[in-house]
Amino acid sequence: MDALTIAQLGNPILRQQAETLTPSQYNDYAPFFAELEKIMLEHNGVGIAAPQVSESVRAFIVASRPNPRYPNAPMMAPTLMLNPEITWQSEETEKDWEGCLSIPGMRAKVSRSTHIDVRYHTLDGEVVSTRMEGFIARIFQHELDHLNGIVFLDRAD
Ligand SMILES: O=C(O)C[C@@H](Cc1ccccc1)[C@H](O)SCc1ccccc1
Ligand SMILES: [Zn+2]
Repeated sequence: MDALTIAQLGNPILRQQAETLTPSQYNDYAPFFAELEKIMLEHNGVGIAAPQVSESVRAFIVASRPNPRYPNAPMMAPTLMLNPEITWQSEETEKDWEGCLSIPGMRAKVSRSTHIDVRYHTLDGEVVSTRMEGFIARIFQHELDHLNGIVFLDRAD
């Protein structure tokens, strides 16, 4: 597999509805997911979605860690989430800054639910259901938008 590149806004792939992955595909995609995490870390991302490297499948990585804009963001191991869904989201929302690897140099304030219940599959086919809040919930919502052809500027207040 040659080096992945990050699709920039204007690339139609960022506006597509990504395809659901079937469990039989999970292992075929394992090398791709390793590359996806690498390119995210190379770009100091706290998340990245497969469509951003022109692979229109329903998978992303959430990798919160303290950073200049969110110095007290929680530290979490980069987590690959397959066929992710939000099963409940709080009415309560919070506006805060976001950026996007596909829209370099832009930052905007976006309202996101402060608490969400999510469900996703892991590479070994387990189903995880958990609650997220704060910055991690924000990243999840940002990445899920990418799977539905939405970028954060569409939601900027
Ligand atoms: O394009 C992406 O999906 C990666 C995003 C992840 C993100 C989601 C929500 C809020 C901020 C970022 C970023 O480009 S990763 C770079 C970054 C990191 C911390 C704060 C702002 C931007
Ligand atoms: Zn993004």
